[in-house]
Amino acid sequence: MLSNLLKDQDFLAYTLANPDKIDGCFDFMLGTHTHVDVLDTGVIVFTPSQNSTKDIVLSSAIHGNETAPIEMCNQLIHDLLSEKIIAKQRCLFLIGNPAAIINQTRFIDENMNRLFSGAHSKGEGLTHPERHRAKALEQHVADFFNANSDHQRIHYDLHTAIRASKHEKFAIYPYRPGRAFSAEQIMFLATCGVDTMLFHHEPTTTFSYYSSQQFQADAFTVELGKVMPFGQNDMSRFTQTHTMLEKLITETALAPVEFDSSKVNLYKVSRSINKHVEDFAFSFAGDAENFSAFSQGEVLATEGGVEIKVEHPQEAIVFPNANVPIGQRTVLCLVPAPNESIV
Ligand SMILES: O=C(O)CCC(=O)N[C@@H](CCC(=O)O)C(=O)O
Ligand SMILES: [Zn+2]
Repeated sequence: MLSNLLKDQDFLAYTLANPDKIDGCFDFMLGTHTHVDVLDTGVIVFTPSQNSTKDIVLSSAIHGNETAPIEMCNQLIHDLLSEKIIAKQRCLFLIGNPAAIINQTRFIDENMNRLFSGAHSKGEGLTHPERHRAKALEQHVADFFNANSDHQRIHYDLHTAIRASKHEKFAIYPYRPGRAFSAEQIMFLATCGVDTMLFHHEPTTTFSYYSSQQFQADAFTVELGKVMPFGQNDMSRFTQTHTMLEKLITETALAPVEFDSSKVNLYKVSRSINKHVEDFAFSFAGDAENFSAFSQGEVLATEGGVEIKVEHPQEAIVFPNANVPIGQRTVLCLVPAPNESIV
């Protein structure tokens, strides 16, 4: 198995050939500069021999059909394995849901990005494979971050959105009570082309919130464009992100970029509208783009005969999806965020 991986340097192909598990973990050296650990299916760590300062998690395929981030991470892994680039920072790559990649769907049994921070074991408990995988991914992240207490911890959980967006690339900044939002991170993501930030103000069961809350990581859900099948992504739209992530991994330090609010669009999540009744339906057009804005009093949705209206002078919507189980989020509503604590 090691020989296959070293010959092809295609970690995605190796993962999809072993979607449920690999026969034991293994490790090897790249020259004398990098130690590589393959810990599980879709789980690979690069540790530089020299001292490093950052522990970086790049996860993709938490949703199996969001292919562009998978291709981008696989290219970075390929370039590391072939020694075209050399890691100066420790990094963990996670290909989240290999079975859903093969199935070409967002998930098989349950949306994995609602199963973190222990949600995998609540309710029906550890039943289907996605619940087990979410638990295993939590453990891999814990082991990775717990190895160093003095490194900067970073987690970019890479996704693509189901629908088109007025801001093509954006990130969700999980709730971090007691910690200011990081200007350095917001500007780094802006240099990645991710120029729009959504500040969350309540706990969630997403992967990025798990890393943020449990390990005080600088963690984000990063949306890189609209979901496309393999082979249909215009990878030129991801060049800037790819280049900056490569620099993050391969440089000892990045030149800081001064915070400039004119270079970014900042939104606060004003509320998450959850589904309570099976007849939940949106009132706006089915093809409305993410960040479409509506005025106070306009009806956003109806359920059980009740109208859900815009509460603020304006609210923009993101991730509308009526086709979710009862109790889950149907849409996030956004308002401008001029007063966040950004340091
Ligand atoms: O486009 C959509 O409707 C969903 C895209 C997606 O997968 N988004 C993440 C956001 C997670 C977060 O709020 O941090 C998700 O829904 O899991
Ligand atoms: Zn996603």
